[in-house]
Amino acid sequence: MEERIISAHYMGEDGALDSLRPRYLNEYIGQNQVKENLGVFIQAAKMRNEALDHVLLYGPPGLGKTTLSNIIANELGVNIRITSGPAIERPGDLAALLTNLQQGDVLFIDEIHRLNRTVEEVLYPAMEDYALDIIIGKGPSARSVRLDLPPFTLVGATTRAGLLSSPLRDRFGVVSHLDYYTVEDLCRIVMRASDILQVKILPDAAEEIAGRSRGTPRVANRLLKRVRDFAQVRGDGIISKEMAVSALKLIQVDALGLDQVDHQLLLAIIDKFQGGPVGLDTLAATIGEEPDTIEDVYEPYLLQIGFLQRTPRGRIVTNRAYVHFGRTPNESGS
Ligand SMILES: Nc1ncnc2c1ncn2[C@@H]1O[C@H](COP(=O)(O)OP(=O)(O)OP(=O)(O)O)[C@@H](O)[C@H]1O
Ligand SMILES: [Mg+2]
Repeated sequence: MEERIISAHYMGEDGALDSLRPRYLNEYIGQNQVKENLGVFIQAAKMRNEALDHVLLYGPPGLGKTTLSNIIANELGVNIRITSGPAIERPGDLAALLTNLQQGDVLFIDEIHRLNRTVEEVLYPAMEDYALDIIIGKGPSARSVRLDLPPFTLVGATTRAGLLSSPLRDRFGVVSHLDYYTVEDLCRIVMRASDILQVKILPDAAEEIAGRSRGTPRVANRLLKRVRDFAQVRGDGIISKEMAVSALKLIQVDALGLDQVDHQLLLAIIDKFQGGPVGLDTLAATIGEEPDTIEDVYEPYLLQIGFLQRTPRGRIVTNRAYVHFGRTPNESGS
């Protein structure tokens, strides 16, 4: 998969964006409901001097799950250990992580839906009873020993909550869903980031970038950085609306944040399949992509903005998408 500037997924260069990560709840923009609830739970845990209940964060990539888990640890004033589902290969790996935790610490497991079953089973008693069951010896003389763990908070993040087994899901006391950000919130995120990056941006330029960020802070920050480059090299360093528009045009991100790949996908359905329905596999073959990639990477935003619909008979392009391309839907297009 080629790298897309509007990709919500983490890319190497984003490391440089770490300075933009909010560190406390009051710096975290948007997601008000989630923020408010977490704020209360965190304060209550602190007042009782207990570990915070386990937290599951789910939602599309780039919306701030990793950021939020760091904030939880900061607000609690504890350490955070960061790992991910695929990184924990054997039960022993998880046991090592757990036994190294201190009272109240946060263990963050990203992509928690990708934990394997044997590892997951170690997690159940750890989450429920703060206990670790280990088997000593082999064969008939093997016996299970229970080790106590310090009370800790597991923060799990996933883009695919549906893939979590229900015993695991049920062990989270707090389940928070992150949703796409509004343009207003993204605008504030862009202004905040400009401040930190010490670049001058006019409010209508911030709005322009926000509107093309696909509801995703990671995309907003990345677009801001590219536009900043143009403003520095081709302009006077100040990001005006004109500067933003022309830079975004050069990097081929359209008014809704769609790039060439989105265009290719939508136009393939319009031109080759009369707007659909077309099956996922057929579509994948037509544009030369993996079905999984289409489902996980390209489609979510197109579904979200109502350009694409999933039906039992396949994908269809909506009227709205036709209008975006200045096309007229034929009678078969919905
Ligand atoms: N609420 C927010 N306010 C300001 N900036 C934010 C907010 N949420 C996220 N960001 C910015 O967006 C970037 C991406 O956030 P983060 O890495 O936490 O996303 P994520 O949900 O963990 O994504 P992934 O699913 O890919 O791991 C961060 O670098 C941060 O600067
Ligand atoms: Mg993350």
